[in-house]
Amino acid sequence: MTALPERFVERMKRTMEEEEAASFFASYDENAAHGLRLNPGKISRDGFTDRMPFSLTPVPWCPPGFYYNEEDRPGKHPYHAAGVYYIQEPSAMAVIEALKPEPGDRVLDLCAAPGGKSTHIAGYLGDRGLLVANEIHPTRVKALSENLERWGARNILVTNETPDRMAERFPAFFDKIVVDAPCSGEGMFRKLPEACEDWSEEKVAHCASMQTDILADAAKMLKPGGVMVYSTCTFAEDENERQIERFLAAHPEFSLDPVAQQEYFTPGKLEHTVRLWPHKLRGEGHFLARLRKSGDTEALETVQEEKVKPLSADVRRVFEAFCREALTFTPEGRYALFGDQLYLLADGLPRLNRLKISRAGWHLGTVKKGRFEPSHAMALALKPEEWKSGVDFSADSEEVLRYLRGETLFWDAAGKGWTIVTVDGFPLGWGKLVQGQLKNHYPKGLRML
Ligand SMILES: C[S@@+](CC[C@H](N)C(=O)[O-])C[C@H]1O[C@@H](n2cnc3c(N)ncnc32)[C@H](O)[C@@H]1O
Repeated sequence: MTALPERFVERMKRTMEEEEAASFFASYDENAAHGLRLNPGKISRDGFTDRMPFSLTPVPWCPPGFYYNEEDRPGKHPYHAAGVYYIQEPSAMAVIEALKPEPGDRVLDLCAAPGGKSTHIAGYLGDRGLLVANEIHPTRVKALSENLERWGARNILVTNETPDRMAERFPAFFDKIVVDAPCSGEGMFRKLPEACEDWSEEKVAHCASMQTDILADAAKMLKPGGVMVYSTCTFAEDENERQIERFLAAHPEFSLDPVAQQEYFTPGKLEHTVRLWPHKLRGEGHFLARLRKSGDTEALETVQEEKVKPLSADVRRVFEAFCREALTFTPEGRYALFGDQLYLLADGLPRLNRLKISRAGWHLGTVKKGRFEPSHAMALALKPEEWKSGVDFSADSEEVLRYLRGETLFWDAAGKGWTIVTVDGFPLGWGKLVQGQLKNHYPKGLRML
């Protein structure tokens, strides 16, 4: 059993019925459930259950979500490197199911790293709309970018800003916002026992005050008629129901909407909010509230579009030559060159000047010395009909492991030039065929040791 902080135990006993508390504390003797969520941009639900080599059972409140057995270790499988699924705690999957993004929406994930909610949103948007994924911590934003890259998300903007700077730049801009707030993490004590050492009553109070500020900034960025989901992985009422009560009192233009799939959850102590309790479902502790801003979503356009300089004739020539060689199409839209890095910007992207950007859109590659070198992000976002030359390895082959380790592979095929390397048809990265060798372009930082 996890050694829970004494003051936490006292508070939970004070706020729960005796029988309920006994069953709540008994849940700490059980193992945490493990979950993964399929990538609808890469595989259908039926295809997924047929093809995955793991034993999977559905997470009832999340159609793309499944429980897996820990011993299957899906995080080590080549399909993980290909972004076919994302490993996510099953209760955390309820958050974006409650937000329900739709293709074409502009969605903000304000506290986004490492990207569980962002990849879930990107799956629902598909190639239409815009996901702005923001993370305040510079080291965590790197993991967020990498996870969105592996997912194959194209229409994204990844920023590394504070919520108040974001609010200045995006007034009434988003159709949907998720605030998956930094919190005291009580709901993670079973899964991450080290979280117990970090906990204190002062931390609960500090998180509550931080959440009040974050929510106030998020409210400014939502369009009238828009929807915002607030979530935490803690049990403290001050960070949950009381937080939302304070928010509603300060923001009369907001009201609570019922949370979808609520039949699987427990009502919170504020009407329409829900709790996910570890003794009542297979997952860790969570709180969810779905808030709606009054008004009409078709309102004002508040932000100027990013103005981009057309690419120089030289850059366009080398990029188009690459597309003719390696792809069946030339990506359409607004290109932007940042230094020597070429991006395709998402539609409706606002002005980016003076924002700290980690990724401005779909990173296509690097233009250097009159040549174009495609990026890992381009490979992972390509669909099977979009590349010309591909080398496929099966998931249980020695070659796939050698590719992921960064080794050069020998190849007797006659082809030459840029080629996509796939595992059972899912892109893993680039290779270059040169005189019977497959030169490895799997990024050094991602290689398996
Ligand atoms: C619960 S985690 C987010 C998890 C993420 N949504 C996911 O699903 O992978 C909360 C995030 O808020 C960030 N954060 C911490 N302090 C913050 C602040 N003052 N404003 C905004 N975000 C903050 C943390 O760095 C952390 O990445």
